[in-house]
Amino acid sequence: MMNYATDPPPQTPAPAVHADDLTVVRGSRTVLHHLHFTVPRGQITGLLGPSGCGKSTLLRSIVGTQAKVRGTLNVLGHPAGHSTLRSRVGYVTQAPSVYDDLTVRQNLDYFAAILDPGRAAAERRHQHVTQAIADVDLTRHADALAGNLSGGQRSRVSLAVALLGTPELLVLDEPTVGLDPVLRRDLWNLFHDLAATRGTTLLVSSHVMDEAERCHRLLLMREGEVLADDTPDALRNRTGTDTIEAAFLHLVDEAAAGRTKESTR
Ligand SMILES: Nc1ncnc2c1ncn2[C@@H]1O[C@H](COP(=O)(O)OP(=O)(O)OP(=O)(O)O)[C@@H](O)[C@H]1O
Repeated sequence: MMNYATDPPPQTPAPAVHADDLTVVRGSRTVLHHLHFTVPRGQITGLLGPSGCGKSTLLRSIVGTQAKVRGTLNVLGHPAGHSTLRSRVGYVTQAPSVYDDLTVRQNLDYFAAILDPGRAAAERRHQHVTQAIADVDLTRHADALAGNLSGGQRSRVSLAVALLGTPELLVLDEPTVGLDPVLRRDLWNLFHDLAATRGTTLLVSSHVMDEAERCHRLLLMREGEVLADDTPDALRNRTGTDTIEAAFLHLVDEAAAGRTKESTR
């Protein structure tokens, strides 16, 4: 018999990203092959793998800018690229997308006006812009022309733009490339702070294996395939290795041995 007095079970929110049999073709090449993985909410997931393995293609698919995506790819409970995700997902590409002839604040004012238009929102926009500039530690440079900033500072302007809408999911394509160790550390501290205090989900790609240690979870990729989807500790334990780099190499050898076995059957 139905018990109408019982509350419905609490709904667990959908994972930030869920991929099932995801395949992506670029030109005449299949770049991603039948991927299955999940990115949990509120954590930092590192997408690691060598140059050319398909990290950017996967990130572009998740934010909905990649063509020829087949299979299931859900983001915050909607198909990737769905219009309702526009303000809920922040994306920072490898090349900083800022206007060099505008100051840092003018760049952010411009993007804030697109996200939250109208005179009535002016005060709110001002607060969001000031907060985003402070988040990326550029307050002292707020009135500097973006064209006069260093490469690392310009990438932080891009990151500030992505932070403007307080996105639930932040997708960052190699955000620490070319940064000095102090800036890298500061950025990773910011990522952890966003996850801990705002519950933001971060998906961060890198080809530098030592950045793996800074992530809650890892997706290790090679040649368009996901070799592992686990925590750094579990990966080291499972492979009997001390570092993620050694774990990665172990998994590569394991996959190659598996392929050889298949082909000799
Ligand atoms: N327009 C294209 N047509 C065909 N193949 C492409 C195209 N763009 C990229 N590729 C190929 O897709 C593969 C994956 O590229 P992708 O940029 O996703 O890799 P990545 O892991 O992000 O590399 P990196 O770390 O160097 O940025 C590469 O082998 C690349 O040569």
